[in-house]
Amino acid sequence: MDNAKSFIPKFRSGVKDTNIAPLRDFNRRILRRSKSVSDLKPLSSLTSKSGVVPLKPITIKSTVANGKSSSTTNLNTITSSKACISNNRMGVASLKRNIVTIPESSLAAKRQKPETKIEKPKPAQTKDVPKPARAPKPASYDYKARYNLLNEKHTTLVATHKEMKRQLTEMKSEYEEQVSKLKTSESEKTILESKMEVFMNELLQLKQKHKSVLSLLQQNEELLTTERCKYETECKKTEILTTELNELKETYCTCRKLLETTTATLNETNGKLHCTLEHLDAYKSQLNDSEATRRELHEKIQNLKGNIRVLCRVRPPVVNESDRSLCNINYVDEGTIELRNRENHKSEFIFDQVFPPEATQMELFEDMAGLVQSALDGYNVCVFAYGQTGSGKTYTMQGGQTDSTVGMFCNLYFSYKYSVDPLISMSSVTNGIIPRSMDLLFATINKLKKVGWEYTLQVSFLEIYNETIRDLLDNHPKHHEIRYNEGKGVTVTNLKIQPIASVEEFHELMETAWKYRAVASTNFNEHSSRSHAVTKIYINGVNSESGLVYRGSLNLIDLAGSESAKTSSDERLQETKNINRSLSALGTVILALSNKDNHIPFRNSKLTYLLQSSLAGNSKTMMVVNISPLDECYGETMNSLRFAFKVKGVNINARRNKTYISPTE
Ligand SMILES: Nc1ncnc2c1ncn2[C@@H]1O[C@H](COP(=O)(O)OP(=O)(O)OP(=O)(O)O)[C@@H](O)[C@H]1O
Repeated sequence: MDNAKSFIPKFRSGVKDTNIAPLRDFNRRILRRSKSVSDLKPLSSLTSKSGVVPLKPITIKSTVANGKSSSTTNLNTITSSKACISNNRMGVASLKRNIVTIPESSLAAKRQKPETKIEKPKPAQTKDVPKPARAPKPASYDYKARYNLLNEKHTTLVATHKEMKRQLTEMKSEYEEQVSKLKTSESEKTILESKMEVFMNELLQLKQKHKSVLSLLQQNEELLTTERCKYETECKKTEILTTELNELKETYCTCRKLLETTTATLNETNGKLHCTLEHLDAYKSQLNDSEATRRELHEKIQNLKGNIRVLCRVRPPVVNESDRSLCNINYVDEGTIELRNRENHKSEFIFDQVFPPEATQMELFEDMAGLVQSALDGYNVCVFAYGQTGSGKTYTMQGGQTDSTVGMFCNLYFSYKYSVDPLISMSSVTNGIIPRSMDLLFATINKLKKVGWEYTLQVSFLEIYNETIRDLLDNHPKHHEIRYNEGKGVTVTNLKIQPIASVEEFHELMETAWKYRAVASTNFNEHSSRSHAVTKIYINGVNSESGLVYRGSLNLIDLAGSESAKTSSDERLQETKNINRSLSALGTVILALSNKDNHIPFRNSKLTYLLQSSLAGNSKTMMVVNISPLDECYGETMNSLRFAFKVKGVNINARRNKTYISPTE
């Protein structure tokens, strides 16, 4: 019993031991003493009935599942914390921290079976609780007293038990309330977690965005760096350009001043130029007038000279004729030649000019040069070389091999007189009428260019042998016919007419023609003396300023030998007859022209038919009668002189081939 008494306070206080061992011992002692089972009390009843024991707040011990850390959280603290969460809706960070601290698994376990240890109420301090006055200890035999005592104790314990039960009920309801709060908090937590998840996703997206923005920013920074470098380079360039611009501005100012000065000078010069142009126009019209006057005067001179001029040329004896006796020739004056026969019979002939053997090619051409100008002025010019074989016709028309110092000086004089390039005139001292005419033609054309004349030249070479025409520029023999047309004049069918732009081109063509003439014949010398060689230059001049057009021609003819049939051998008789017929026809035509007959028999021979245009009114003719100085040729010489004298009597009324074109043509 003592032990039981001593135990109760201990139990009440709850200080010493919460172990059930003492209770067991107490029960054993009761049993030993009372010998009744009813004395025995369950532990629960003992504890619940001890109403003197002050209750302490129940604490819930929770262990973190991972074991690494453990925490003991007061239930009130949790409640208040959760309430705080629910009420204040703390920030995600705070909640997260709490959630991290208490893992979900642990919380779930707690929800199912919370590890709650109800701390045993600590026994009240013996000091604080006034010890009840100890009832006198009933005697051991006083079972009634003892029973009453025990009954009181039992009543006390029952009350305590009831109080504790009430407290427990309160605690349970409080617990349930806390649990419901916890559930609310958990649902809130779930919502918060989902929100957090959303936030996390947003955060993740934001982080990604941040990352992309960062990379973009980095790229932008790089770009910015590049652009900055460019900008700096451009700045430097701008500086250089600014410097250049300033320099240019200065130059511009200088140039502007210069321009102003130049403009003033230019205006002044323009005024002068205007005056000069007016003067130039006046001079030009004067020049044109002068040119027209010159042409008129030239025409008058030519008319005074006669439209058919006859020159007589006596060739010198050639090397192999030194032992031959010469004819008695007397040169009375410039135009009179006197021949005496062996009987000293005198025959005198008057021509426009007589050239003794020592006369040079240049001297002869001086008389002819005016005709070249006439051809350029739109006249048809015809130059014949007439004479017996070997009298010097080819030499007169083409030239020879003589190298004469006198001739050279004469040529220089010629170039000076006619303003022709000395090199051209000196090209060959022995050049005859044909090459010299071409030199003079081109030289004059170049001069006339300055007063607005543009000339085009063409050339054809043909020969009439035995009354047959042969084109000397065509290797392939063709049949040629002479045609006469009122508009075109005389033309030859199938004849090659080549344009020429220079003297060189003409010489090339002439060489070709003469070569072909030589190849086509078995004996060139004989052949050449038996054919009439006709070189024709077609001249076409246009003056774009005045609108004048001149179409002239220059016919240069090396006639066949004029010896009579008596002096010809039998085999040459037919040739001679043909030659004489054509020469006779030429004489007849000239005579008819001289007599101004209505009918001019041009068609009596190929030669006269061909030269119709050159012999008719619209022409200027010059005949050079070549005679041999040999006495043995006296008869043929007399024939030639008589023929030439007959021609000399013809007075042809020349008409210029003048037409007009509009300046735009
Ligand atoms: N004025 C002259 N000065 C020097 N030599 C000349 C002169 N005239 C002619 N001769 C020479 O006389 C010779 C005969 O001249 P050329 O051949 O010109 O005569 P031709 O009348 O043409 O003869 P053919 O009718 O046979 O052609 C040639 O050797 C030539 O060089």
